Amino acid sequence: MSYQPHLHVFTDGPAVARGFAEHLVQRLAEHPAGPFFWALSGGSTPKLLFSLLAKEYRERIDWQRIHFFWGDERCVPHDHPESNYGEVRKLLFDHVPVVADQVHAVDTSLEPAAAAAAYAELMQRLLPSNTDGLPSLDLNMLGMGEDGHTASIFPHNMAELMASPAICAVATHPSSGQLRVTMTGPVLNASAEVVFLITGNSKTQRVAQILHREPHAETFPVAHIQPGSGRLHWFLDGAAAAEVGY
Ligand SMILES: O=C(O)[C@H](O)[C@@H](O)[C@H](O)[C@H](O)COP(=O)(O)O
Repeated sequence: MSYQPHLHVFTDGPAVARGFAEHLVQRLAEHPAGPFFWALSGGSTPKLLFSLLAKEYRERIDWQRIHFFWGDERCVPHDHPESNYGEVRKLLFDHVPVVADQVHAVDTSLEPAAAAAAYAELMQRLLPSNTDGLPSLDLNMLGMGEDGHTASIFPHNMAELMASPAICAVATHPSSGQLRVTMTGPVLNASAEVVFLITGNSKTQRVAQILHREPHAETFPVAHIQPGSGRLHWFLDGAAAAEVGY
């Protein structure tokens, strides 16, 4: 399998955040007028980006155009410290003029299976479909865990979620057991563009294994995320890219 993302390597995490912010500005400028559908990732990596956007991009981005989604969400209340939505609200939405009705958080007040079904219905209702009838985001921003997971597609549930006919599914974190709602692999790959933000030396080996297409690279979910459009970008800092070698 040839896995060839467009690589963008920056010195450090803040530079990765700025590089992505400029990429976002460029995508919005290229995108025909009208709504722009952007799925956010959770975890710690994007926090620098959200803070930078709030601090320096308030005027440079037409926030009224953007509809926000989440590639995955923890099944906790929105004010819980582990909530991906809660993090973005604190770091970004409270500081820029987003349109509240265009912030599409997973309804974690529902039972997980019901929350996944409701989110799938919302995505089908709001998003354009690709040729396979799957909802297609303009930009799907993703992270990578040390085990090569992305969104909440982990090695243990990869076979199921990379082939799922569903749009969203309930996933269990392998160590904490925390339940999550996640977009499935086919939906991630239905995006017009996927951008990974990967930083830090804890990801160095995994990044190299996947990019060098080492034999067991295919056991990592990230290695299976490449949109049909071919628009796959990896934004890396020097630490994560330290063993990429090209
Ligand atoms: O809800 C989540 O945790 C994320 O969506 C998850 O897929 C994350 O992107 C990776 O685990 C990387 O997380 P870090 O950025 O914290 O390393």
